[in-house]
Amino acid sequence: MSAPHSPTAPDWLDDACLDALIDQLAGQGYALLEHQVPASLCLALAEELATLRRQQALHAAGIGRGSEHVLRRDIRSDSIHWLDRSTQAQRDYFALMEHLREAINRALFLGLFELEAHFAHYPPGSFYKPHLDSFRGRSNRVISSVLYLNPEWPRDAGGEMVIYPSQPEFTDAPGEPLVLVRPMLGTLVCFLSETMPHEVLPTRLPRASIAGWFRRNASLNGMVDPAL
Ligand SMILES: O=C(O)CCC(=O)C(=O)O
Ligand SMILES: [Fe+2]
Repeated sequence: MSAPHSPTAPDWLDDACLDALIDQLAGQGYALLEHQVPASLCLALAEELATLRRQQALHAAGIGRGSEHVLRRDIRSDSIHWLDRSTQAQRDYFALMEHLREAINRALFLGLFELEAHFAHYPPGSFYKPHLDSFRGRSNRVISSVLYLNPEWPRDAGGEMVIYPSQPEFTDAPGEPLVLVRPMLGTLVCFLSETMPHEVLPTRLPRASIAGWFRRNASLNGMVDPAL
């Protein structure tokens, strides 16, 4: 059993930390938080992902949404499982991200509406080539986030996430990296979904994470756009 964790504990994502996140997001298009998400929660989520793998409850990730969804193992080779709030750890993750959503909306008026999130497992040798998470006018993902769940990550393990400078139009050559993020337990990275190209470099070790997207409400005629 992991130690109890409560996402409302005052020393997690406190005001100073949220202010720093918002400054980074507004100033450079991405924000990096280290050691702010409780390790006990990350370990519980990591354990859950390991169980889902054993139960063969992960499926190969594709690209594109809806009818345009296709498997492209040459572009991304991870396996995923969408979170459904069915466990306490997932509900704690959503509570923590809700805290973030409210703070971002208060400061940046982005009108973030809800979060969709999936576990991701990158087996050794897997990667995700440079991409944008959302195309302007085609999707309503506004802020991307990734929470990493790997207790050990040796320097030579690869698997870093590379973020490139903001680009209004995506090209295959996104330029010089802005930052390389090691997928260490508890590291949380956020960036603008529509303009920041990013990639996952080939990993040498199994790599665990939760990718989440804050969406803008794209409701039409009173019908709320479904998350999936
Ligand atoms: O796992 C990561 O570091 C990034 C994953 C990603 O870019 C995605 O799922 O869209
Ligand atoms: Fe992405």
